[in-house]
Amino acid sequence: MLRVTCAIIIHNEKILICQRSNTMNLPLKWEFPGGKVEPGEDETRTIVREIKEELHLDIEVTKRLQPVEHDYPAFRIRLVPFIAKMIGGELLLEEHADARWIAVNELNRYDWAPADLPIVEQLQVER
Ligand SMILES: Nc1nc2c([nH]c(=O)n2[C@@H]2O[C@H](COP(=O)(O)OP(=O)(O)OP(=O)(O)O)[C@@H](O)[C@H]2O)c(=O)[nH]1
Repeated sequence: MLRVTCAIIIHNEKILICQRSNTMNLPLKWEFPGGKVEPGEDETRTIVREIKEELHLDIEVTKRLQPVEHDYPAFRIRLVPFIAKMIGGELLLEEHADARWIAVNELNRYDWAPADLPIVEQLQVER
């Protein structure tokens, strides 16, 4: 099972969402940015590292949400979401096609990676 972390980054009451590029798998799907946990790596460490590498942002994790397990045709994923706040850096996209700061009530307008849908639902219930 592929272990992946993702971050719901909050800044000025908006959430950062990212669109996968057309060269990534799940092309052009929207996701919460993050990436794979490396062997022996702590998940919190993973998410901080991935956000810096992919977006040039510094984050501080404030909460870990319930992990989601999802079966894609070719692999199974365990996606661990973290709520985080932006504490520094300037957004620069290294891999993604697009990124937007949106309000919680706009989450529904996007074509999400299937594994993210339970997280999107959870966020709408909580806020
Ligand atoms: N980062 C991220 N990956 C997700 C999400 N939802 C989801 O299904 N995935 C899947 O999880 C896997 C992790 O991919 P990734 O490409 O972001 O990871 P990475 O940066 O460590 O990969 P790489 O270094 O091999 O490029 C991909 O298969 C991706 O499609 C999500 O919200 N965020």
